[in-house]
Amino acid sequence: MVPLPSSAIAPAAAADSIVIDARNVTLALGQPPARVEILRGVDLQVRAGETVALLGPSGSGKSSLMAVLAGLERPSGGTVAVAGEAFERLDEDRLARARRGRIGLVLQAFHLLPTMTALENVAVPLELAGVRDAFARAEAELGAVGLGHRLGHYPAQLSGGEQQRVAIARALAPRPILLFADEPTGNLDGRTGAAIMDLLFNRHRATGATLFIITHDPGLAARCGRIIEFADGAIISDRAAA
Ligand SMILES: Nc1ncnc2c1ncn2[C@@H]1O[C@H](COP(=O)(O)OP(=O)(O)OP(=O)(O)O)[C@@H](O)[C@H]1O
Repeated sequence: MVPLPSSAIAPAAAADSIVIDARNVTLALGQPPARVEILRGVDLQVRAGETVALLGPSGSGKSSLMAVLAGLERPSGGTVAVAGEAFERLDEDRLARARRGRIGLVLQAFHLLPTMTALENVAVPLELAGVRDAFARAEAELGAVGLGHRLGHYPAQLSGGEQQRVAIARALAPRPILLFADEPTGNLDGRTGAAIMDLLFNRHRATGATLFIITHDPGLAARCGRIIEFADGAIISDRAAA
């Protein structure tokens, strides 16, 4: 494979800049009569370095909003820009390139590749993004999440909490400016979940990445600087945490 130049990895966004700029975003999926209005005119601006919790009932559209903001789903209407890059102007290839290195994702199910070791799970996407020192960087990132002694383990040989640590290392290794986490502790027991959240906030402080977390946990939301409540496809409140 021909490595891409390392400029394929986006630089960190300047402090104080708008990282997420969503305007009047709508999303409707399915065909009539089963068509569902999932997002109903969402306006949202998030600044670099913010920590945002998105709370809301099951089915209110939180994951769908995240998918649109992360460029994984095209909205039916409205616009989304991340770090000034307007998604609607990009074809699929350019959108994938814009996401790569800029946006990290941590999901409830860890989505590690079972045939790759922890180290390979982190290093291979970096290699694909053209990072020259992919394995060294992956090793450092796994060390930072406390897994320096598990590099050669396969996902099946790791606990749930350890697998989530690998997923966090994988998401942060490209040094994204924006990290989305969709119920990242949903599959973990309380104590492990709390340790994973400590880790996410520590890594946020270390890297300056903007953190956008979907959660059902008000305690976790209270750790974020900003709490957005969502219901029926729309923002119903948006406030600084107490
Ligand atoms: N591809 C699709 N086609 C039709 N409807 C969909 C599709 N994907 C999601 N939905 C519907 O959109 C609504 C919002 O789903 P979404 O997963 O975004 O909610 P959520 O708030 O993240 O829920 P949860 O907290 O349970 O994960 C749900 O009613 C869901 O059934």
